[in-house]
Amino acid sequence: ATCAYKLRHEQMHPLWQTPVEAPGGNRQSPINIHLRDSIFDPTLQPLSIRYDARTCRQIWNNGYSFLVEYDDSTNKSRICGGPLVDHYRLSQFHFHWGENNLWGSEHTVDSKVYPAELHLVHWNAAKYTKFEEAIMENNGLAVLAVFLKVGKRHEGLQKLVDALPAVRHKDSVVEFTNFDPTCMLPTCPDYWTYEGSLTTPPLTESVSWIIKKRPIEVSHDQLAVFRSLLFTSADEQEQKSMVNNFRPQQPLMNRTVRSSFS
Ligand SMILES: NS(=O)(=O)c1ccc(C(=O)N2CCN(Cc3ccccc3)C2)cc1
Ligand SMILES: [Zn+2]
Repeated sequence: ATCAYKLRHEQMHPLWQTPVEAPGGNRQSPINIHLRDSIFDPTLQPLSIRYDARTCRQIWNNGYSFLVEYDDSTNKSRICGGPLVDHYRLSQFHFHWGENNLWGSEHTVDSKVYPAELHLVHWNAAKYTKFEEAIMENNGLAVLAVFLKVGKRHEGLQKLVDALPAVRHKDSVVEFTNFDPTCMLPTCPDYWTYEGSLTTPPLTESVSWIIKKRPIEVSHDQLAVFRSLLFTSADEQEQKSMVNNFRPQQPLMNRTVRSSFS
């Protein structure tokens, strides 16, 4: 495990080789969830998640991950409840993964790392009028994170996997519709939550993190298609495979991770 841990750091994405410290950051993400230090909070509500497949619009490769983007001009796809005071509209989801099945997730649980992590990104539509505004505010975003482990094939994910070759290069976009992300959520309602930041620039400390306890299973071959994507655009001569697109873990500082389960 330690050698994998060391290896993982040596394969760090160039974006992170020089430690990118957010100026005065005291609530940065990702973190290790240390179970012994997490606190069961009986006042945490169940999460209320409503996604409408008809709001799904496109997939694009932004040169760091691939994003599936949703129409966020209405509240059709939104989450509320859990640790959240307001309702948050689904803007996009994306993943972080490694070059192999030994590492890839951004968050870890008692230092256990998963091969990939899904982020469903939502913004506070009760307080702000658009994503770009919410991203700068301390209660602006809610990101629902789900760990991926390698196991049986995920039937619902295959539609997404089949679309990836069309967005192999940075800045490629294709229409992608009628995809309900509910199929990628574990049935178990248990989650951890803490206040953190974006894990990519601008690293703003605007995120309420909600991390599902149970992972979902995807097949080795499905994850291999993620790694067939490229960081580089079609006109660059050096094609770099899109792997290890996770940020190094950040200090907890004086934060507490709460759990919705005892
Ligand atoms: N890994 S994560 O879940 O923390 C996450 C990462 C990136 C994003 C995201 O959509 N953007 C980050 C900045 N980007 C462009 C941008 C927009 C406004 C201002 C400045 C820059 C958009 C959302 C969640
Ligand atoms: Zn992310």
